[in-house]
Formats: sequence, C-alpha cells, structure tokens
Amino acid sequence: MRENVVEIKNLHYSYEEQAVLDGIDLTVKQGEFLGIVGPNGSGKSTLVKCILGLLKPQAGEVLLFGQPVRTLGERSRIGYVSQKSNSFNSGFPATVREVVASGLYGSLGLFRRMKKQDWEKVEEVIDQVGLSAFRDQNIGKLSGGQQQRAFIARALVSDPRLLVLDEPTVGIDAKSTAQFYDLLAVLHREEGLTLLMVTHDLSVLSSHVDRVACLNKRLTFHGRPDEFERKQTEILSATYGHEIQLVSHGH
Ligand SMILES: Nc1ncnc2c1ncn2[C@@H]1O[C@H](COP(=O)(O)OP(=O)(O)OP(=O)(O)O)[C@@H](O)[C@H]1O
Repeated sequence: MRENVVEIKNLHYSYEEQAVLDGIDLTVKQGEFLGIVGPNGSGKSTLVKCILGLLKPQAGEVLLFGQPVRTLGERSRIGYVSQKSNSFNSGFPATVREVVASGLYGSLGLFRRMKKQDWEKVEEVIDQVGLSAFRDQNIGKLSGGQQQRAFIARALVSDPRLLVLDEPTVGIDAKSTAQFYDLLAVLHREEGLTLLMVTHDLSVLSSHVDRVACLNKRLTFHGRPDEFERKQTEILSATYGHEIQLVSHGH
C-alpha cells in the first residue's frame, strides 16, 4: 500500500476569535497530485501553513510521512513554493544559480560549505526546469514564469519527497502557466513526486491533478477530478456559495 505522505486529522485552526479551519480530515498518498481550491479567505494558505508546521493548530494533528510535523527532523524533505516568491525586483543581487543553491542551506546549515556534488545538483535542477540559458542571469531580470521555475528548482535541489505550491501561477501569463504545469506533470508522472497545490484556477483540475479538495473552512469535497466534474454544480455551490461552472480545457 502507498504511504501516507500527509495525514491531517480533525484539524481546527483559529486566528484569535475567528475559526478558519474546522474539522479538516485529509490524506495525501505517496505519488498523488492534490489540488486545493476554495474562495478567497477560505483557509487554504492557513491549511498549507499548518501542513508545513509553521502554524500550530488548536486541535487535531498533521502527520508528514507518519510523524507529527512539528517533530519532523528532516524539514528539507518538503519543498515549498509560495505565491509571493515571484516578486523580486530587477535589482535583486542574486543569480539563478545562487537562488537555487540557497535551497540547500536548510539541509546543509548556513555555514557548511557546498561540496562539488551539491553544485552538480544545483546545475541538474536548473537544467530540469529549463533555465540552462539563465544560470548566471540576475533573478530579478527574469520573467515571472521563469522566476517561478527558479523557485521550483530551489525547492527541488534538496530532493524533497513532497512539493507544496501555494498559488504558484498568480501573475504569470497563460503560456508560462502552461509550461509550468507541463513541468509539474513531469515531476509528478515521471519522478513520482507527491504534489500539493493551492490554486484559484479550476480549469487545471480536470487535466492535471489526480485528487481535488474543495475548502471553505470545512472540506466540502475530496475526491477524483471526474467525480468533481460530475457533481460540480453542488460542490461549487457548497464551496463558493453560488453556482459557477467549471470550464473544462479537456487536455
Ligand atoms: N495572520 C492572520 N491573522 C488574523 N487573521 C488571518 C491571518 N491570516 C489569515 N487570516 C484570516 O483567515 C482567513 C483565511 O485566510 P487564508 O489566507 O488562509 O485564506 P485563503 O483561502 O488562502 O485566501 P486567498 O485565496 O485569498 O489567498 C481570512 O479571513 C483571513 O483574513
């Protein structure tokens, strides 16, 4: 049986008086690609922060690879790409290579020297995300889509067993977004990486992910995309409070 990479049990989270997550149960299995959708303010980023161990829930627990997240020694096995990653201004003084190498600091410790094989790994993931021509380029001079691929490379350099993406395509044009999803598909299908992605883009669900979770304080749906599409009218009205239709891109 496939290992549970993420296991969330009866999770409750409140900011002061405001309950944001209420009784979430959710499991992500090894090799799965889960897409989490929900309206603004529905608790998606809060859930991600609980999964990463950055927020401590008032009740319930999060297990990663079978261990409570807050006791997990090997944090570097989790790659994280946030929505805000791709906002470097053009003067930011770091090359693509340096930004990607910074992904190793967590596992190496800030003051340990990079070894030859560490640099080789940096070059390898830069090639993997298709930025070979930009290794020495200043990160701020890259397009939003290229920057986002550099951040994927930074997350991949420590060989994560789980990649968490919080709205990774915000502010990125359609062509770069399509290339970005192609990259995720390679990581998922060919490398078997477990992926968890928060998105506002409902159209990617049918073509890219293999499990969908709909969130609005509670989980209103968790299942396969075909089931989601079949029941979308009820699911979306339960999640968004009004009826919106999923436009399937039918890849
Ligand atoms: N640090 C905080 N302190 C107090 N309230 C917060 C904090 N962070 C988020 N909230 C509130 O918690 C609720 C859920 O926020 P969260 O960012 O998890 O939602 P989201 O689904 O990720 O939203 P979006 O799609 O807009 O990014 C919102 O009402 C938000 O205002």
